[in-house]
Amino acid sequence: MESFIIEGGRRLKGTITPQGAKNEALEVISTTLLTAEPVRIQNIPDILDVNNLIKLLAEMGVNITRHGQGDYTFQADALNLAYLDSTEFVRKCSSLRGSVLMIGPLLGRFHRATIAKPGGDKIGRRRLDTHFLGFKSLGAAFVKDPQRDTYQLQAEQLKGCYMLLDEASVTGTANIIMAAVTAQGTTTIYNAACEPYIQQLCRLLNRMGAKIAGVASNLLVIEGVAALHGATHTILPDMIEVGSFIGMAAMVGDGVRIKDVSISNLGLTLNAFRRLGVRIDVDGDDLYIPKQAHYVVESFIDGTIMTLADAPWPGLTPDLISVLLVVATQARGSVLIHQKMFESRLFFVDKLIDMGAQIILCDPHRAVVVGHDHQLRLRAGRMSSPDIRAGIALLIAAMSAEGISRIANIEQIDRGYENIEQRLNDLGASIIRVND
Ligand SMILES: CC(=O)N[C@H]1[C@@H](OP(=O)(O)OP(=O)(O)OC[C@H]2O[C@@H](n3ccc(=O)[nH]c3=O)[C@H](O)[C@@H]2O)O[C@H](CO)[C@@H](O)[C@@H]1O
Ligand SMILES: C=C(OP(=O)(O)O)C(=O)O
Repeated sequence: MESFIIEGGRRLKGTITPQGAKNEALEVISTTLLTAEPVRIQNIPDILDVNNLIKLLAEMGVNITRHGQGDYTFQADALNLAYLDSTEFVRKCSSLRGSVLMIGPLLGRFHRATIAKPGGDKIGRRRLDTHFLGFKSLGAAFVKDPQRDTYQLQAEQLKGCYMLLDEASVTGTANIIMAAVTAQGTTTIYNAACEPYIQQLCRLLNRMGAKIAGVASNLLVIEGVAALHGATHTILPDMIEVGSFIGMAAMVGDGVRIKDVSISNLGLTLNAFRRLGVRIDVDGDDLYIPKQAHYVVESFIDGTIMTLADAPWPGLTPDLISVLLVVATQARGSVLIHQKMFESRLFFVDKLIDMGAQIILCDPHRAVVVGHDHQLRLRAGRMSSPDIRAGIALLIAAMSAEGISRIANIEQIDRGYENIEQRLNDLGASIIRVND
């Protein structure tokens, strides 16, 4: 186990480039299981979750060649399907949420899949009903094996159909798409999730020979094809990392440029920070966040208190709510932060309250933040990172605080942020990784 020791009060200045998107990487890497031909993927982030998925694929028999930083070819031409029944496989899947994304491709290509209860953030209940209902609609049978805590899925031939998803689940939609591309006939998915991660997955699949129409909308029409072939793909910048850097630049920046962010794929991210009063200049495909002595929270047009709430895409992503909340602690004004999707993602605010932030946790989903307007700095503290996004939010809080903080359980941060202490130290932060 490792911790970060952070000296607060250091100002960040300079240029930082976002890594490739974690959630897209997990999808497109899983999709390489759908063909025996090579699939080359570039801009893969060097982060724990992705590296664990790559290791898992290698153990399943996928031939993996690394050409350079973030540049890999995957060839699933000799899979060891027996490994999927092993206890080792089940144990590894349960430490990695992304492992759930292998079910769709395995079911699509090999007509069976064993899947363990996946790991990932402990941010409330994370049901998989949408995935399973989708597979069931395509004709798969599934049984739970309570002793091994696994699900077995089987289908002789998946058959296309119309389905209206019970919720726009991101990984659920990805999984159903990956199962449906080689199903017999046409599959129509309504209420499909349509994050850039899903759009990119569909674009790669179409390059592999799939026939998916409606990309970027919540109505996808997939005409099944007999088989897929190899292709190449480049992962988009991680919009959550971009948002996290905007948050840092607002709280402790002396002028930070975020390079090559793919602005057209950021959705409401810039809008949300601007509503907190953060100034963001757009320069080509870069963002520049100047030093700001104050940032003032907007009110709604009718004069009522600002609310920032997550929603399925193209709504505000839930993965930036924790960062927005910490930025609000130093704004001028008050804001209601409403995390609608997850049940326990806001509990980390008790740590910010210990550091001196003015926050009222109204219930598990809603927190009112009354900003200090930089009149009062947060106090350094000792804390532990409960999940990936709370982890980065606490890191931002610690960078802004007076004194030396310690954050334990930084494995949570490493799940999604590549070499984060080095990249931030290059901008002027003081973050040291230590063994516990
Ligand atoms: C590996 C990966 O890609 N993880 C992302 C993916 O997780 P994941 O795909 O697991 O998340 P889902 O989209 O399935 O659902 C997330 C949560 O939101 C709820 N929900 C979802 C849709 C909806 O219309 N209404 C609703 O309330 C679900 O019940 C669940 O509690 O999407 C989440 C939601 O953007 C992100 O936080 C995760 O970073
Ligand atoms: C919730 C997240 O990740 P995961 O779905 O992998 O747990 C996240 O990236 O914020």
